[in-house]
Amino acid sequence: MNQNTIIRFDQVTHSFDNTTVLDKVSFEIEKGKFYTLLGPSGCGKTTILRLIAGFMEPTDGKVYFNEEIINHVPAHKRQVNTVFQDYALFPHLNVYENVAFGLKIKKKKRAEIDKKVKEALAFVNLEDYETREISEMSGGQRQRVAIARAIVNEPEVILLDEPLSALDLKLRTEMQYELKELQQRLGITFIFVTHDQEEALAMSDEIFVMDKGVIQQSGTPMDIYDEPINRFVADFIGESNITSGVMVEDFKVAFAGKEFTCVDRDLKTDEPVEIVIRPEDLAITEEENGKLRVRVDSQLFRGVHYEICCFDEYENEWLVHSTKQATVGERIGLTFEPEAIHVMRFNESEEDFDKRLEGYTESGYGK
Ligand SMILES: Nc1ncnc2c1ncn2[C@@H]1O[C@H](COP(=O)(O)OP(=O)(O)OP(=O)(O)O)[C@@H](O)[C@H]1O
Repeated sequence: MNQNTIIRFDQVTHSFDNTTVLDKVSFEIEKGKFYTLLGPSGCGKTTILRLIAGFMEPTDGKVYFNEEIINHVPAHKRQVNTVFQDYALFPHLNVYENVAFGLKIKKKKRAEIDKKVKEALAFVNLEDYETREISEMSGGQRQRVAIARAIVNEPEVILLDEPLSALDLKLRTEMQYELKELQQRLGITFIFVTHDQEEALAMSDEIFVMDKGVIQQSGTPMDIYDEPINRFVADFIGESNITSGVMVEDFKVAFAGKEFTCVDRDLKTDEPVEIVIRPEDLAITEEENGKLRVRVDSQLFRGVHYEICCFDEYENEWLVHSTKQATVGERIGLTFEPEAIHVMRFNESEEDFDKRLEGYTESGYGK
């Protein structure tokens, strides 16, 4: 266990009516970092938050807080506060009263409440809004009230369950910056839930990518983007070209009817693998100079780049992000570096995957 660990899940399983929604999940959360649980609807993200908050107990396994088992500790005794998707503010109370509510329940002295509420509102830049009604606040402002209400209790961890999903795109992006900056200023642990991969990449120190009640991969946004462990993660995080291949020998892999130099080794000869190449790692060249020869099928202008959809002679689709324009129907070549080929084994555990990549880095190959 790491010295900075504040929350730890050890083989935590949770079932509703004999349906397992979390399956032997283990992870560690360190103090002061911004974590994101990312995954499709129903994968178990909110269940993890509820187990941390103490709204329910796991069916099996252990939940630790500062290395003490807290499976049976009730929610109000945990150093954790939650910001809900709909903020759960009290519409009949004004801003000040909403933020003060928890402290009043705890029977704190009036002067102490006043000092803490004012500090919390100042922290989220709402010091001039004390007497405003909630109905008179915008979506972004309500969000900040909800955060002030969480931080006024001085928790060690704040849980945020899709708190930006009700906001329009522009405000959402602004709030992403704001939340990240707030977390850094507060220096406390944030655990944020989203199914939006761009949001997760932009905000997090660490991401846990989840599917079907299991953490598929955990790591920094760059690690996960650059080295997805499997097809699910590659597909979920960013846009990817994913195709089947076969390992020929160390540093050589076959796909799309050809052999290519790669940086991967220590796989079995003739092992079936999956290949990922990111669209921005494919460069356009003359057809005869291409490692892949393709026909341009369609093209979209995306502002910073063109998104070009191509097909090779085996009808594999290749998506290219390029600042160069192509012509629909034209035949072009695609090139890429050996490092751009990500070789993924079927059913490789995160531990084995990390060990394999570490080996490449140590020997000078890979990242
Ligand atoms: N109280 C409950 N009773 C029965 N099943 C439940 C209950 N709460 C959640 N589930 C089921 O558990 C699974 C995981 O739910 P959870 O809310 O953790 O998913 P999620 O990843 O947060 O999804 P979303 O992004 O849609 O909120 C889902 O299949 C859900 O239907």
